[in-house]
Amino acid sequence: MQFAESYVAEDLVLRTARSLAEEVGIDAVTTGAGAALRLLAAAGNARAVVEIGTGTGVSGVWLLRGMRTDGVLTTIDVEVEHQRIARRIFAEAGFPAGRTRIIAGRALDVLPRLADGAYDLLFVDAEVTGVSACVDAALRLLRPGGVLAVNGALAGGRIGDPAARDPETVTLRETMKALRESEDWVPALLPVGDGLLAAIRC
Ligand SMILES: C[S@@+](CC[C@H](N)C(=O)[O-])C[C@H]1O[C@@H](n2cnc3c(N)ncnc32)[C@H](O)[C@@H]1O
Repeated sequence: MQFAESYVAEDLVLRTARSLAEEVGIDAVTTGAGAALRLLAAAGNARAVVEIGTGTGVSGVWLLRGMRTDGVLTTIDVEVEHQRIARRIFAEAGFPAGRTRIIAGRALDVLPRLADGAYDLLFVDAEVTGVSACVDAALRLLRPGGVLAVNGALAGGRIGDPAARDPETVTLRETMKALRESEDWVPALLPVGDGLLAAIRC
């Protein structure tokens, strides 16, 4: 709903990051999803956050604004050019370089290098094919009570359509079903943006 999406407004830095995302051809999180990420980070008093899919920094700024002021956002992306823009956006948003750890690489190559149980929140916003492996990694990386968030969980509205059998939708559907049935997670699907799956690690 448009009102919910724009209930919390974006400032100039976020609008700039968003227009740069359009220029490089990627979808940033919507304003509503960004506000929900900030809320999740603030609710968990998050100090250590992992983001998969830096993009131009829209979601990163929202997360940093919800985290503790001494918190560090570890953000991963395969595209160095996207991260170059995000680095500039984080600085423009007033975050010193020490608040971010920007790692270039494929998520599934980088995640094994991160410490077990050391993170308060893990946000996934990259290619859908890797989402199941990212959820597996989240179980290892998050502390008990930590939060997993996955963007795009409604798959453009296809998730609830049984006739939609394209590989991305099927992968998302199976991953979400496994999460719902697992005793390791307490999940909820938030209808902001293209769907934000949020789950607490038990
Ligand atoms: C939808 S954009 C992220 C947008 C960003 N979260 C935001 O809201 O500003 C997806 C990003 O994931 C990156 N990406 C795609 N596959 C990846 C992978 N396997 N590992 C890491 N990053 C990946 C892309 O380069 C792109 O920058």
